Amino acid sequence: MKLQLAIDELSLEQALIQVDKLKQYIDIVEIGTPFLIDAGRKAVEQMKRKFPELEILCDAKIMDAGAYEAQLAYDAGADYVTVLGITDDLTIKGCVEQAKKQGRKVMVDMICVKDFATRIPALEELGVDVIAVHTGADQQQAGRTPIEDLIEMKKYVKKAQIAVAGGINSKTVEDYMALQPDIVIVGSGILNAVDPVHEVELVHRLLTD
Ligand SMILES: O=C([C@H](O)CO)[C@H](O)[C@H](O)COP(=O)(O)O
Repeated sequence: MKLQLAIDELSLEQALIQVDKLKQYIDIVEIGTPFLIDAGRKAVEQMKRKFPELEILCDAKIMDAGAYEAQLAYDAGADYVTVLGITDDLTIKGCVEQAKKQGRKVMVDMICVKDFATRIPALEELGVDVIAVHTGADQQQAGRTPIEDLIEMKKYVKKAQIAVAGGINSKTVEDYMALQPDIVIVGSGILNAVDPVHEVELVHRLLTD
């Protein structure tokens, strides 16, 4: 089970310092959407250059122009790019084709997708690598968590890897682990903790024990 650290609210300078402290406990660094808007593709480039041993995910949440936007992320050094599951199949196909050309991966963010039974087989047919259940920050404010969606998703995924995101922390991570996702994504639970190193250590220990 991989641990993906989602960075959403740090500056590039702060993010590089934090990843340096946390790197031994994480597998994937996510350049989160707000971080990408703030710092641009150089966040992907610098993160990859400084930490070549870690995988980098560019959370571009692509909605259109799949091949071109995925290419921008991969050219900057991203190992994964995200595309929204609710978008058109042609956009997802463009991302997958670009990923195959460059030997990289596509993660589909299922935020706001309602019909998993229909959408998941279609996404697998398109050849995506990872499908992620995601309860967004605004939905979290309304008290939602990704656990029910993860249970639902497990019924339909046959070959893609599964990721889960949305307000997970060291107190809740075991509930998700019980459902055996391939990637657990944690952002604010680690980076907003009083002691991020202690928190990431706890999550890492639980995931690897
Ligand atoms: O994708 C995310 C969100 O939409 C903001 O861009 C987060 O990176 C993801 O939800 C993980 O962060 P936490 O929910 O804080 O763990």
